[in-house]
Amino acid sequence: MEIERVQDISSSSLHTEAIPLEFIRSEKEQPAITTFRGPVPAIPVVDLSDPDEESVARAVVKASEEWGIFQVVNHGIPTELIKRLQEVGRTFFELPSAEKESVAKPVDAKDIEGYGTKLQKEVEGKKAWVDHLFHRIWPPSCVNYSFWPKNPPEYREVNEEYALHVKKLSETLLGILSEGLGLRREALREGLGGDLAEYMMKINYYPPCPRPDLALGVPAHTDLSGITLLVPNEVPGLQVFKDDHWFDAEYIPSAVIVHIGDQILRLSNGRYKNVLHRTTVDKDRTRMSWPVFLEPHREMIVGPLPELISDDYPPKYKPFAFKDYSYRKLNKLPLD
Ligand SMILES: O=C(O)CCC(=O)C(=O)O
Ligand SMILES: [Fe+2]
Repeated sequence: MEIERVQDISSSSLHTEAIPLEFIRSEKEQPAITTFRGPVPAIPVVDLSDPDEESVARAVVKASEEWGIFQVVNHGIPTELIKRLQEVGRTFFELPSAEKESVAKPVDAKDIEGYGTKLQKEVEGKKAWVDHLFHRIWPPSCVNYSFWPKNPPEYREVNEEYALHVKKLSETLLGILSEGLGLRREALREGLGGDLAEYMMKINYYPPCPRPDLALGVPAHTDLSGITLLVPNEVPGLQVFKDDHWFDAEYIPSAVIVHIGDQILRLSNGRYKNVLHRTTVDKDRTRMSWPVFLEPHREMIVGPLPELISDDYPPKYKPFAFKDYSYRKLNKLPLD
């Protein structure tokens, strides 16, 4: 079965003003209607090179409690490596279809790895204006190179190098967040399964869209992950929901955007928020983003950390094996 890619729909609709009906969102979701245009509070930005470690830690903890999202600068991932990561990803998506299809997610696969386009229509039967590529990058025992592009040839080397950096930065942030809960530095890392936790790379490819006022890239969601570390290209599009409004995230070159996902919300028994976010698309330019999701292993059971539970602080969430949590969330089955 041939799957229709949004990239091809985009190419064939370039000279029209129209997009297929299934991409047109209801008025409750259309970005032109629902984006807040008044003055907005900026997403917190944390400079990790600040020698005042306590103030860095306070800023990370406060942002995670109040927003569930923040940007980090001077984070230790070389800007040049981020540029190479973006270059190899862009090169892959600009290859002819047949080359991309060679790493496509098999139609009958249960796992998400591979080049793909969301087939399942969402609430109200609407489609998302985005194609993607998923592949695990860490630990080495989970890596399946058959889903990594062979072209460009540097793709593998760059992604392997990026994996080491993203792991280091994630562990630093988890350490700060653990201490922010009054726990040992290792608590959240262990809560996500320690060395068995998996780093899933995703590339989102949002081609130009003739009607960015009506369509959405990724619709509103919170991430399934523990945390997500994302680098976007220079085309704006990430929107965050806060205080009842949708507003645009500022693009800061070389910054890494950190999302608190569902698993840290649950481990922290609600202290840290999982940010609700979505993406818009651009009329003329291709937006791309590279989130890495730090996720528990499928069998890992995640629930509020026992140290945080007492008579005064009863558990707010039920423990679930990550595979069951994911299944229930994706199929919109009850959770708590
Ligand atoms: O493209 C972005 O900035 C966000 C993408 C996203 O939220 C996701 O893939 O989960
Ligand atoms: Fe997301």
